[in-house]
Amino acid sequence: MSRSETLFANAQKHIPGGVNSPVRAFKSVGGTPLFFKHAEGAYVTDEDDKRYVDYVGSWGPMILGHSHPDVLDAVRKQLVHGLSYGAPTAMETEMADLVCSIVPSMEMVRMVSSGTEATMSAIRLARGFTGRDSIIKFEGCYHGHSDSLLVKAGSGALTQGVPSSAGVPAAFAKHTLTLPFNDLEEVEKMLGEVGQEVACIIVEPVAGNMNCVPPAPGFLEGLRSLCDQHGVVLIFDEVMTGFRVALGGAQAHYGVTPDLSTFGKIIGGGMPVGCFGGKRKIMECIAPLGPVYQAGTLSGNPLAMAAGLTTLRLISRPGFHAELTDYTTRLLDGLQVRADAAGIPFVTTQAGGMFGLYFSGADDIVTFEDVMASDANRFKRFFHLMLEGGVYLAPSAFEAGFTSIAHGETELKITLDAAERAFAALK
Ligand SMILES: Cc1ncc(COP(=O)(O)O)c(C=O)c1O
Ligand SMILES: NCC(=O)CCC(=O)O
Repeated sequence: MSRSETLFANAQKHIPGGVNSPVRAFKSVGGTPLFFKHAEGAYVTDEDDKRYVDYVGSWGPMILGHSHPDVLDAVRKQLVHGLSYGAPTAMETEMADLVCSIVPSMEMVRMVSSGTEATMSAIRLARGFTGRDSIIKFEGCYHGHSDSLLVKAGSGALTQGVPSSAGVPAAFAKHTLTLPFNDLEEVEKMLGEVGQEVACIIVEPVAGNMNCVPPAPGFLEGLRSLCDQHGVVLIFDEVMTGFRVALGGAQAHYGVTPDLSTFGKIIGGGMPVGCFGGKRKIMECIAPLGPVYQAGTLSGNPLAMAAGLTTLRLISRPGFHAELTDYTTRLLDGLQVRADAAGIPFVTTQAGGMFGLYFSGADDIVTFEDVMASDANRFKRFFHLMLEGGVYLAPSAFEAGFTSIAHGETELKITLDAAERAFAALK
């Protein structure tokens, strides 16, 4: 038995499924989850001392690559001053100021400890602000695991085949209206019927939890104008896209301004962080200023602020995102050429430093149905062949891939060589 196999067997005794988050289980691809003990730059090392080029990046945060020395130094420097105070710190203001300067739609910011908390709080705020109960989300989009948002959700929920979770009271779920992603007509129809009851539309501006589906031209713009028309709060869930598809996130990349945004992952540089924010007049409804309650013992945690601030500063250098995007494009072009040469139907999607891989003969991937029509079984075989070749992809056909600035020529070659062998073996 490998060490990962032994560790996984032991883990299952006291941890449900042996994992602390379902996406880590290899349930849909089969086999044993790898247990990691080290990560540096573009690589993760497992307990059996095998090194992999990593395209998961802790599910998004590690845009600088793992263990960036400046980020580790910042955390070390803070460490000697204490782990948490439960009182304000100067760094929290620095973080709020920096986020507002990078993302102009953010006029006020509240820090939390996860993406789930960010989206959960943002929809409560939208409900408190509008006095309306219903929310609109899109099928296959994942916004964390709060009750209202686990209806027709993506990510692990979709991977495990239970997109609507047990344990969510029907009385909650009935307020979540779910529509097809990239279908503006359906949104228009729904708002025409019940617009007065809808507090917010929450959307992943690039859907990254059903593989990777960029917005169709006009979709985000259309949501913006429909929200204006019906007095609905537009929330961009940028937990995944924020600071990744462009420094200013998807809202900068696509030029559409939401009322509220949620961030996570990169903003914590690998520590547990999220935030939500946006228009001042909405954010002023939050306690202690207003009547919408929201709180957190560890919110704005000093170690997390140190890691997050350092990460945001490093990725703010001119050219960073162009470089990240360029690597990603070269990776996808290289994969396409090799799949074509092997005669494997294959298509990719990209938004800056995030990407999708599909075993599909479709020209493009635009809808949830396009995603579901791709060959998940073929992905499963590809996933394991890539592992053998030293490349770690997300263990699901329904997750976006992530590159980091530490990925360079060497990693590109390892990945494309592994893919060439994998495509040949798939024939
Ligand atoms: C778009 C999006 N929103 C929200 C979340 C929830 O974040 P977290 O896992 O930090 O709770 C995630 C990922 O998990 C996500 O991808
Ligand atoms: N796309 C999947 C995630 O971003 C979340 C990771 C997790 O739930 O562990």
